Amino acid sequence: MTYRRQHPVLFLCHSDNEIVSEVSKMEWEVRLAKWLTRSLPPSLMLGVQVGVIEISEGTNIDTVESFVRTYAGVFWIAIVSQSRLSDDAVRYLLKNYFYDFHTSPPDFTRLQYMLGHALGMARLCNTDQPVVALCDSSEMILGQSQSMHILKQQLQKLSRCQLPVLITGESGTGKELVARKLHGASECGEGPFIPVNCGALPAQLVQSELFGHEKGAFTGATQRKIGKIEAAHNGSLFLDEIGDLPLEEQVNLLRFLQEKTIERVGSNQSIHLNVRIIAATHVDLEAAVQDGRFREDLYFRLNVIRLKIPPLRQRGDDILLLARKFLQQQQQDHGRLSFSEQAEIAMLQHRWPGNVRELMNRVQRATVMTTGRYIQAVDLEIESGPPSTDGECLKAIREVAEREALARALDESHGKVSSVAKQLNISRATLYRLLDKHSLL
Ligand SMILES: Nc1ncnc2c1ncn2[C@@H]1O[C@H](COP(=O)(O)OP(=O)(O)OP(=O)(O)O)[C@@H](O)[C@H]1O
Repeated sequence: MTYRRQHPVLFLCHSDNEIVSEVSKMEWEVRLAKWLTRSLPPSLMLGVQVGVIEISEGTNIDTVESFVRTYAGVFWIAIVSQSRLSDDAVRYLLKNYFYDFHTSPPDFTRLQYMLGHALGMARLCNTDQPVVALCDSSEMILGQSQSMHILKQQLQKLSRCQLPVLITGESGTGKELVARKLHGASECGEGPFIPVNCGALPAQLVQSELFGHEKGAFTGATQRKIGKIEAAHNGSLFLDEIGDLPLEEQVNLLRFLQEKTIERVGSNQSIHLNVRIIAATHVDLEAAVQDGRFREDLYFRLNVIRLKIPPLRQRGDDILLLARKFLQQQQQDHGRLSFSEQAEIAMLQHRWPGNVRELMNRVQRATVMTTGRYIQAVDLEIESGPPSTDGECLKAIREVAEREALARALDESHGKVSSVAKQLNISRATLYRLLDKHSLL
């Protein structure tokens, strides 16, 4: 009984009928929704692995189909009136999207058994992923530098369209965070956000992971599996490390982008999907295209709009802003700490190859390791003191100075390119090249 109470079951019923009054007595955590909006409030769907949908005379089948596809990871059970069972559209829907069905009026003891089986299967199949990957929009993109300001403006504009976006940037710069924000702010923000790490997909299972499979499609396919693309219906699919997608799968993904349909492995039935694609890479995709490791046609499809996230070392004072924020987040456990001046200088001079993730980790470690009230550079395990003057460092200093001069001039001239070019005594063409290089465009 307690086990069942821990597992919410969503019931979508027409109001004021017998089912509504009976399910409220059930020994499950019953979440009741009255029929039917395309997406329900995220709080209602949170943790739901099994759901029941009533399909009676007046139920619009297209609405049901769109709904169950939006929440494709849920194991759905239908309660269907006898008369609707002869309807081809209903039969197709039950066959393709439902775990089981029950004719109405339901026998509630039998329904309880069905729910138990469905929950067992859902838990087996979904151990590796949340059923509905809700987008955590509470996490803020921190940063006040010019480049982050521009990035936030771009995100706002992009949230109004559904075009594919390619996010580039070094590892740990915040590509996934930006993708989640983009999804959360867009029209499909209440739909699922499904992240896929293309580099971590097991080679033999890539196609089934992305496109799903039917029961019996290959040895070991004991149940139908909904793929990641289908799970992202009416939401966003985040293809992280897209450069690592094997060439054969690139063809299949391209076909999906062109036709907006997929076929599960072992089926020849096309399923039309509405999915926004956000891809990310930390490698140079153009070089991968040149080397024949990435299809050019797919590259053009994905690269409709590009967001460049600058490395942390180019964000000036944002380094300290982020470090203080991360320290503050640790404070509940470690009392009132702050950074010494020498630690702050060291952070500003460090090259941050692991970017924001590295900063977060170093601050976490320092809060544990420090012995005093002030965190020192040594607690962060980074070198302090004046920057060395080897060639690499001199180059870095030049880069930072160049970027700062550009950002300052942009600020002073309120982004007017002709004034900036005049102020810095460079041509407009050179200015555009430098703005692009420093991700200030
Ligand atoms: N501007 C930011 N403000 C607050 N937190 C940030 C910011 N940028 C990144 N982070 C945090 O840093 C961590 C790393 O970010 P994220 O995973 O989005 O990076 P990534 O570029 O996708 O990394 P990878 O290339 O390794 O997949 C996350 O915990 C994220 O929340």
